Amino acid sequence: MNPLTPRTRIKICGLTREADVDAAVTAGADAIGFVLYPKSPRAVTAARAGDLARRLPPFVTPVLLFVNATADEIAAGLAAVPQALLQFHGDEPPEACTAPGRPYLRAARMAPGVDLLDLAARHPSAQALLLDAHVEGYGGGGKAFDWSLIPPGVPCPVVLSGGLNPASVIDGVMHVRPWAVDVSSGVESAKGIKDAALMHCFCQAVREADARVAQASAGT
Ligand SMILES: O=C(O)c1ccccc1N[C@@H]1O[C@H](COP(=O)(O)O)[C@@H](O)[C@H]1O
Repeated sequence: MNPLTPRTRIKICGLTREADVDAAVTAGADAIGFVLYPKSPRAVTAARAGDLARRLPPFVTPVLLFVNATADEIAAGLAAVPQALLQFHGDEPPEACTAPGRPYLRAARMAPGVDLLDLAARHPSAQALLLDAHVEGYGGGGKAFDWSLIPPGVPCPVVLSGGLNPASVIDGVMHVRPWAVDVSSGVESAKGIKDAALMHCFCQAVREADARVAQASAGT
């Protein structure tokens, strides 16, 4: 699925503290997610997301995660973090995802019967499909899904998510070959509390997976 580059991009999601943002960047994250979903244990306000996003250096992308937010809530997020990529993780129809006129990731809550090809067709302007496990509460559940549910030929980049951690991400990258991986629970020491050592281990594991993929490709 990622024939162009052996460098899998890394998004770390659900950051709430300055030190965690700095540690995620130091660890090598390409994107940092801020959860603007009030029911999440990782929720931040738009203003707080703005403060945290201002710490990011060039070439590290802030991502604003929404679950069934109103247009005003999305606008408030974008006013605070104008350069953000949007992540829609609820039941938003395509027109709600395109209405802000911004690049976005469309989350798919993976379970038997989910038709990813149909979802991709309904979101031709999504930058990527983000594949998460189907969990209660929409996401951030630390639960993996069955990667064999991903059909061949998804016509857009795939972000692999759902229960990844420093141990499982190597298999995930090697099996799915996603454009990027996204992690939240798997780099936390407690619900909603990121752990600098785990974020470092996660990013190192992704680089290890990339090296193995490159080695496997060279051998074929
Ligand atoms: O992080 C949350 O609290 C959250 C809440 C509601 C929807 C999505 C959420 N996070 C996203 O969930 C996936 C999987 O996270 P995990 O690694 O299994 O904990 C990830 O894409 C987060 O961006």
